[in-house]
Amino acid sequence: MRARILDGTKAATEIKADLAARVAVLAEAGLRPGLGTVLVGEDPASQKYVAAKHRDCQEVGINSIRCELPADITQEDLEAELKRLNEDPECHGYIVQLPLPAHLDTDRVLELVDPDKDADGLHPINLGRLVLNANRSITTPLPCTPRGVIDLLVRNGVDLGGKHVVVIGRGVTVGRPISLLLTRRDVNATVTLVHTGTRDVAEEVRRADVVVAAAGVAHMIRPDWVKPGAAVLDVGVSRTADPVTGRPRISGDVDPEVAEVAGWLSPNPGGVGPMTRALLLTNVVETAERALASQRAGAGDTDDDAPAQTSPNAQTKDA
Ligand SMILES: Nc1nc(=O)c2c([nH]1)NC[C@@H]1CN(c3ccc(C(=O)N[C@@H](CCC(=O)O)C(=O)O)cc3)C=[N+]21
Repeated sequence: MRARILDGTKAATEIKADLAARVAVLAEAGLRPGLGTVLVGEDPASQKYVAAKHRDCQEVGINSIRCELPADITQEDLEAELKRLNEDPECHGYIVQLPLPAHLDTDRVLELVDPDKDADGLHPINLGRLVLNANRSITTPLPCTPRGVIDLLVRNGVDLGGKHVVVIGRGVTVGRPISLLLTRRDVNATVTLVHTGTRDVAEEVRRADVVVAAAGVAHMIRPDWVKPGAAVLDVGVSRTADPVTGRPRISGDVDPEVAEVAGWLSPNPGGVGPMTRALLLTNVVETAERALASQRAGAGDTDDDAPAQTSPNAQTKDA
């Protein structure tokens, strides 16, 4: 058997087309959503990622606000830059591209982002709301990669209700938040979160209907670890050398041979990466839609034309 492909590039194209239509509606109301990016230093990978985000913005009609700052910027000057973005009415959401140079206090910087402008959905307040399930009453940004993984499955008709999902990696951007999203009532999966302290990772993975590999260890998921027919999502990114040419390349967490066993497989690249970017844009458009709804409510209008949110951001009746 050969796994069917969970094509993230195709799904991201569909999401961007939907967003472009929503941006056009906002434009008629005189509102242009804006995404800010804060890039410190000249790391080539970060430069490439940020450039891709701005290309996405252009495709969808979102205004790009670029802040490029020197690698030796002081904590104080970087904080002033964030304050400016927090106050800029044209900026509906922004990200601080990670990693930051070692002399900067990353946690402190990330806490300074206005939680309402947190396009990554990784601010402590928003992660706290995710834990508390408070975002069923207060709509807030959700983490992009976890949302992208779930959306990619849903779009391909892979149902998660009652399924056993094994998440590999307890990182703050993927493993931990996706476990919270997957166990919400609107998704209803059962989650095992494995990590470097797990006694037998292979044995846990063998029981999975869905595997979310976010360890950052090249090709660690072997074909004999995967239950035949399982869906496997390759989130990991490692830089390795091509065994033949020696050229640097990007490898995922999943051994290519897994395609012979799995029922569904997200490629890397072309899987979760483009979805992360599409959900970043989604967070910004949703923030702009909320801004418009509250403007109208403030003007004595009702806000019952506020957009309905789709799963996994859907509002649940209970926790
Ligand atoms: N504040 C912050 N937010 C992030 O979301 C964030 C970050 N910092 N720092 C770095 C990581 C990495 N990341 C990627 C997103 C998309 C692709 C992506 O679209 N990749 C393409 C291929 C890109 C290529 O050609 O290398 C793909 O998978 O098909 C990759 C990597 C977001 N990150």
